[in-house]
Amino acid sequence: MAAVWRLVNRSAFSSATIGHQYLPFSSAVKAGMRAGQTLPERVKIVEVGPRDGLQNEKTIVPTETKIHLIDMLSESGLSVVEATSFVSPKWVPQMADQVEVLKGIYRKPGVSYPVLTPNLKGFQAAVKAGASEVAIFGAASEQFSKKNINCSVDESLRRFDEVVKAATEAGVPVRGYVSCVLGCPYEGKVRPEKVAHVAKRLYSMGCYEISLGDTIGVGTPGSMQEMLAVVSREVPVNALAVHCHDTYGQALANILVALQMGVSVVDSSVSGLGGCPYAQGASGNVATEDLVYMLHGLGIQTGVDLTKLMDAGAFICRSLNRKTSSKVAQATCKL
Ligand SMILES: CC(C)(COP(=O)([O-])OP(=O)([O-])OC[C@H]1O[C@@H](n2cnc3c(N)ncnc32)[C@H](O)[C@@H]1OP(=O)([O-])[O-])[C@@H](O)C(=O)NCCC(=O)NCCSC(=O)C[C@@](C)(O)CC(=O)[O-]
Repeated sequence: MAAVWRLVNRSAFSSATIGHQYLPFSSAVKAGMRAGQTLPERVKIVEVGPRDGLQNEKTIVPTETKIHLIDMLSESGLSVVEATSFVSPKWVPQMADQVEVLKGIYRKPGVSYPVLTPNLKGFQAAVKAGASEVAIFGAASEQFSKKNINCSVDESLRRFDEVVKAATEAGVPVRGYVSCVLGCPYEGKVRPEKVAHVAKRLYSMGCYEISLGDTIGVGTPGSMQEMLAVVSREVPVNALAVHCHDTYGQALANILVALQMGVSVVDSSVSGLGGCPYAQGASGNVATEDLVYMLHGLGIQTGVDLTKLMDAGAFICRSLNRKTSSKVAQATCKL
């Protein structure tokens, strides 16, 4: 198909044009993509920018900025915006205003605002502050677990079990993360069987969804495929999500492979913000703008208005005095 790739200046964009004017999207392309591959009709994007994106910022971001960012993100049509973490302020000082953030945001109907809770203490504080969904976060690597949450993988699973039991009693849904699914900053290669083991345990406990994190962004489409093939034997693929950091520029390619394998939930961070404080050198998540652009180009629905999303990205980059990592935002001058 002859795609028309034109240079258009920023004023030419509107919510109707971004992601349509540029994209070689036609029913022929869509049909071609779908002929031999089963891409989902719709993808749920879990926006993790306000938490994963900001947790690594050295300078404390004002609470009002975080609240405004979350409100702009929910306004853009995202149905899940991870808001903050109920972790120790000694470990992650940037998240110390979690209660104020949670109380300050506008709760848009239909939008979920999960928060991270590493243990019962965090869960209880989160519920008290009004959290209606939480996430527990384990790892497929012993050393990462120790550095990140100061306990072994087995001990973390014991703590998570307590959280899930309390959450079930309180009627609070729990999402589970597994970090280091394609590599660990301390141990190197991680076996897919180890990932499958932790993912299965979290799923069996009662997590409704398991997000598989390429924490340091070292995966490739090949390793993603290999890992997902093993994990999806233990956890149904419709309960899996992928969470790809873009350190080596492989995130979108890895996500595409995951979509082709039946995954329909993808985590991302506005402007590609982020990194993990306990994974040195890891860059941010795949930029939500770039993810949305790719998905819309494939004819996959997200419910997200790319123009509004880019406004949120421009806002947080201005606030942090930072250049966006989103290629789409760079290309359309929304810096
Ligand atoms: C898990 C702990 C708390 C263990 O930390 P610890 O020091 O082992 O905990 P402890 O039970 O020994 O308690 C020590 C102190 O922490 C307090 N404490 C204990 N729990 C809490 C809590 N929930 N909230 C607030 N305070 C807490 C506790 O009350 C006590 O206070 P003190 O008596 O000294 O004043 C700590 O290691 C921690 O907070 N880690 C946070 C790590 C983190 O947030 N990492 C980033 C998120 S994970 C990630 O980014 C990866 C992901 C999810 O995005 C996916 C991917 O990319 O792979």
